[in-house]
Amino acid sequence: HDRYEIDRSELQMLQELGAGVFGTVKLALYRNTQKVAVKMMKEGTMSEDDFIDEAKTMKELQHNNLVRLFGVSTKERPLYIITEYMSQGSLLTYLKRHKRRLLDKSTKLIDMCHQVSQGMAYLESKSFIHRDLAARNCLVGENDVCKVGDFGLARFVLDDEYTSSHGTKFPIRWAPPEVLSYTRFSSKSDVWSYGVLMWEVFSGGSMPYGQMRNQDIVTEVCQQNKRLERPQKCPEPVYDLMQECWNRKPEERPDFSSIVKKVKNILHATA
Ligand SMILES: COc1cc2c(cc1NS(C)(=O)=O)=CC1=C(NCc3c(C)cccc3C)N=NC=21
Repeated sequence: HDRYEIDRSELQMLQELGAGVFGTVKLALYRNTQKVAVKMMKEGTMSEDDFIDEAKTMKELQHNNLVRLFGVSTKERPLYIITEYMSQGSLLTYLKRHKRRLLDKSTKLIDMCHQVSQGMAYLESKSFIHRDLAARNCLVGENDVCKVGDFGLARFVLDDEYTSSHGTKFPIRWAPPEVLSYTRFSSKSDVWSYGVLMWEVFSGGSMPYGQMRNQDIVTEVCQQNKRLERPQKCPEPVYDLMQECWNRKPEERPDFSSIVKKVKNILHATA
């Protein structure tokens, strides 16, 4: 790895930020000055080439609403992927922490959805499918900037409890019928997930479909064509857009480039 290879002696590891399937994320100081986030790959969760592939992918995909790759450390184990530091953590924790204040500020919530849609429109333009878009996989930084993170990681997980749509850990609440039935991922399946992310944003980070069991959700969504209800504080135009994202026919869902425009129009109509 070229200019992205970082020598560990230049990193001073600080507190743990979070731990996921793939490993632990820690705050670190780079060259005693710059705050960065370091993901240390847990051995055996994925193949190392695939983990390094994530870094290669992050190198190519650069947009203000995508978490930026800072560097990698591949000469020792465990492997490190280093990104920019997002001071307010995941969008999900942010929504839960600010629920009360936020639910009266629909302009702020629509703006966060707008930022995520711009990051996703960029991925769509690069024909890159995220596969696991959800509030937990977005991050919030200074001035409430919102960025999509962990893109494309879902492909590499060795634990097929994650990858198979019948796996116990598969994120079925964010998946459309064609993914639940035939694991057919596309940018239009990302659009479905984006609709659920909008629902999360306007529900203060609630769990979609609440305490329902996964199997009942799959039956309701695929066979009875049922959908999530409008969150209490969600403006009608926003809920209309969510429902467009949940069209059972992928080709009838809007693409992200038109979602960016639709959300922008709602933002200007409500601001
Ligand atoms: C402040 O709190 C946090 C801050 C961050 C954070 C989690 C928290 N806390 S929490 C769990 O939400 O409560 C994860 C990151 C991150 N990058 C993650 C990343 C790396 C390192 C490698 C490849 C892909 C990605 C997305 N940049 N800043 C933060």
